[in-house]
Formats: sequence, structure tokens, C-alpha cells
Amino acid sequence: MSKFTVLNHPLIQHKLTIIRNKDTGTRVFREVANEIAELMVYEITRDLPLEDVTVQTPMGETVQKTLSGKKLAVIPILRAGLGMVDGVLQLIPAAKVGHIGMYRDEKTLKPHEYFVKLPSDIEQRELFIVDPMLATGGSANMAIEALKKRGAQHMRLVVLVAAPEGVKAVQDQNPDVDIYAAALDEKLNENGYIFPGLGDAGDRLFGTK
Ligand SMILES: O=P(O)(O)OC[C@H]1O[C@H](OP(=O)(O)OP(=O)(O)O)[C@H](O)[C@@H]1O
Ligand SMILES: O=c1cc[nH]c(=O)[nH]1
Ligand SMILES: [Mg+2]
Repeated sequence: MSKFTVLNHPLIQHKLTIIRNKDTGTRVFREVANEIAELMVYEITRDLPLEDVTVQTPMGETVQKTLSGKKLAVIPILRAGLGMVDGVLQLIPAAKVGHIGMYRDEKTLKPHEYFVKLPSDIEQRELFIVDPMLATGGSANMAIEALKKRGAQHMRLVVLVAAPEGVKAVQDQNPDVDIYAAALDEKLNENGYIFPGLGDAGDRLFGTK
């Protein structure tokens, strides 16, 4: 079974409380969501492989460490996943970005795919799928399947808030995909929204409600 990790660094918890607050407006929500994504990526990339490199300092020659050039890509699930991309790119500016468009039918809660555009060498890359919300897990599972169908082999799912139902759904359907969240919340409510959650992430990011 895949790993599920809650990244509960104090800065992450503090910032998540800010965006949970219903009185936080679009500008601050956007800014802080990206900051949380950046902190999460800092934690998640602890296992990136390094290799030795010879470098000349002003004092002489030394062998030091450098990233071994593993290829990375960020894959936001549109729309709300876009709210995490800039944060990730702050730390990994050379990462490629692929997009998967997905919306959840409000009545059935089933996801619908409407757009896929990925880097051509997706099979060689380690992918960070980003989406603020993991609710039923339907959208994440459909995005993972869309990536696998196109050759992707290594991916992790990075979300701000996860519901237990969504974690289980992804672990059951995609046991090879590790999941990272800033928080594991209590449950889904009767409308399929995460409680206590932060509301509709896409609407709060883009000011559409
Ligand atoms: O786990 P699930 O039950 O599938 O729900 C989570 C999905 O719902 C939200 O997107 P939404 O469908 O609202 O689209 P949006 O990002 O365009 O607002 C969210 O950003 C996830 O993609
Ligand atoms: O709580 C939720 C669930 C799905 N999508 C959201 O934006 N929020
Ligand atoms: Mg939405």
C-alpha cells in the first residue's frame, strides 16, 4: 500500500489555518496556498538523489554534492491545482508543467476530464500531481489513470487537505502512488465537501463565487 504522510510543520499548520478562515479573501488565499505548496515541496524533496561534483572554490578544488539531474514535472489538476504551481516552481524552477483539466459533477460527485497536456517525456519524469483538495478521491484517481495511460511511471500526489475517504480511494486504486497532505480532516459532508476543510478551493482561489 502507498504511504500517506501529513506534513504538519508548524509553518504549514499556521498557514493552513489562514486559508481555512472564511474571511480570508482571494488575494491572501492565493498567496498563502502557494506558500504552503512551497513548504510541502521542500519536505517532499528530501529524498532527491545527489551525486558528487568537483568544484573550484576561491580556495581550491573540492568534491561536493549536486542534484543528480532527475527529471521532474508538476502536474496541476485544473482549476484549483493551479493555485499550488507557483509555490512548487519557487523551489524547482526548471520543472516542466503538465495540465490535467477535471471537474467534479456537483450532484453525482463523479469527475470529468476535459483537458490533458503533458511534457512529451512524461515516462522519464518524477511527477508531483498537485490539487488542494482530496475529497472522494475520484478526481485524483482519474488524473493518475490519465497519466499512467500516457506512460507515466513515477508520481506522487500532493494535496493541502485530505479526507479519509479520498486517501483510502487512492490507496485502494493506485497503491503505487504516495500521498502527501498538509492536513487530514474529519470527513466528507453530505454534499461531498471536506469538513472542516476550506470550502471550494477553486472558487476561493479564483473568486468565482
Ligand atoms: O476528490 P474529489 O471528490 O474528486 O474532489 C476533489 C476535486 O474537486 C475540486 O475540483 P473541482 O471539481 O471543484 O474543479 P475546480 O478545480 O475547477 O474548481 C478539487 O480541486 C479536486 O480536483
Ligand atoms: O471540500 C472540497 C471538496 C471538493 N472540492 C473542493 O474544492 N472542496
Ligand atoms: Mg471547485
